[in-house]
Amino acid sequence: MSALNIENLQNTFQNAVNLGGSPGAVSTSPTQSFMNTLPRRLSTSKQQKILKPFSTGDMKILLLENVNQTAIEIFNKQGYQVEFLKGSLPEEELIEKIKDVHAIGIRSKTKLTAKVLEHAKNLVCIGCFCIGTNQVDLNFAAKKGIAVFNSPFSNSRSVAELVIAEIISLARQLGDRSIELHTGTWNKVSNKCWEVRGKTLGIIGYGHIGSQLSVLAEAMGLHVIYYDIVTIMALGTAKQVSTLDELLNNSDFVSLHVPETPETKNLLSAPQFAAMKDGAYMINASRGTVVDIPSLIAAMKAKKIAGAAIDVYPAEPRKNGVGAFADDLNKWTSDLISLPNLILTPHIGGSTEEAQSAIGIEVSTALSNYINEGNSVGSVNFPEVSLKALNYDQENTVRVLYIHQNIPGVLRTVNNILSNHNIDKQFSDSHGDVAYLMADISSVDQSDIKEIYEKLNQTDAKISIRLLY
Ligand SMILES: NC(=O)C1=CN([C@@H]2O[C@H](COP(=O)(O)OP(=O)(O)OC[C@H]3O[C@@H](n4cnc5c(N)ncnc54)[C@H](O)[C@@H]3O)[C@@H](O)[C@H]2O)C=CC1
Ligand SMILES: O=C(O)C(=O)COP(=O)(O)O
Repeated sequence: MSALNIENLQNTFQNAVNLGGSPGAVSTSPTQSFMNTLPRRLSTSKQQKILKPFSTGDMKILLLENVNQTAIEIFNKQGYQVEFLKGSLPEEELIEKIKDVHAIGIRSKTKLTAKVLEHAKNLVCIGCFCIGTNQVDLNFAAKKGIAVFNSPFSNSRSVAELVIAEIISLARQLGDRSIELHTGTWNKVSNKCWEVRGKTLGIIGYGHIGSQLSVLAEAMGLHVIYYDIVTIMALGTAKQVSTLDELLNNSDFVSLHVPETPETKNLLSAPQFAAMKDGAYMINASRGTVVDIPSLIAAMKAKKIAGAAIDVYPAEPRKNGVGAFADDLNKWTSDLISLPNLILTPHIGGSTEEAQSAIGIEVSTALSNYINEGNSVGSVNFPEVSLKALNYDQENTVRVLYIHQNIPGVLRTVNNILSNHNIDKQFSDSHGDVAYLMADISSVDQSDIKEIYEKLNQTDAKISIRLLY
């Protein structure tokens, strides 16, 4: 190991230790500490130094993409160091920044690929301050022992309300009338302008957002049908249909609410637009990969589709600004902007004060719980394990957080290592190839901690270890 590496690892520890304190606590008990990947080749004296308590002030949190102030407040209360950036970062800058931090908070733009995460030597957890988690390589993160959290429904209502607004706007050609009058043209028309009452809305993906939209749409007198890959209870008088074609053949409005997956890529393409009713409308506030934009352009030029609203794009700019949209979508921009009755919004479906504030609280609380207590409930890529809050006042008690490969015999090995102590509580679960054991053990003194750590660190199945005390 080079001197440089040793120094890096020492820095890792300086920054990673001591995550004590229950969520919400401002300061850390001097007896609480935290360990991540203890370097095997450090000398004993360095290890002992590492095992000393550290301040929560050593924890580094990087927040990108204008994550809400509520999150910053919660992290500040924990005493963590918080760096906040308004935009996302290009890959090279992200790789540099992520080397150093223990937690990162992102929204939908930042791509945490295997290449980026490979450099995340200290990273314990990722917070997606949004619903979608397609921007993170979830499997790779799990295999590196990094837990990922999101906010599964705090912006669902905001998206559903935007779609309601767009349904009426498209039916009444509101966008075009507004643009015309902004440029001085009075164009009072009723031709091909409709009430939405009695029309049929087809929802693709009847999850949190799709089902919320269903309820709101029925209240305005729309008939709702939906298509989903799983059977889902219908709300109100909505009806599930068994094929995508059945939905497309029968809907006046089609709204997409599916996640980005290999199966949803180009879910609406030329054959699907052909299957839609003449003069139907399409709304996409899910992910940009779900609709093939050239096919949409062709269907709109042919007047097959009478209008569309797009909130999400195959490539989106990293930050706000004039011209950024044109750069990222230059393949289609000129075609798109010349189409009538096409509403283009800059991925604002979940962008309301209510949603962002709630997401900030929800995700920062989940991250703090995981960092301080090891509780992974709500993680999207990890076994969900929790024990009740550790009693840090109880001396000689240690919480062992052992993330490992999900292979036979590991628990026997670990429990042998812990067997000289009293195992007060234990909870273990697995998720695919990764398993997670939490155990509270008592009758442990300082020298035992070092020994326990070293023995656990030598187990073949280990992915990462933290000891909280
Ligand atoms: N525009 C924006 O600002 C926002 C966009 N979103 C996007 O909306 C998506 C949906 O969000 P939620 O409703 O919360 O997700 P959800 O997970 O609650 O629901 C998604 C539904 O889609 C279904 N589904 C999956 N693959 C499908 C397929 N191939 N065909 C038909 N149905 C399929 C699932 O079974 C599920 O019922 C998110 O994944 C995200 O990408 C979410 C929030 C804000
Ligand atoms: O919640 C989601 O999945 C969204 O698409 C919203 O993303 P945003 O937080 O606006 O980048």
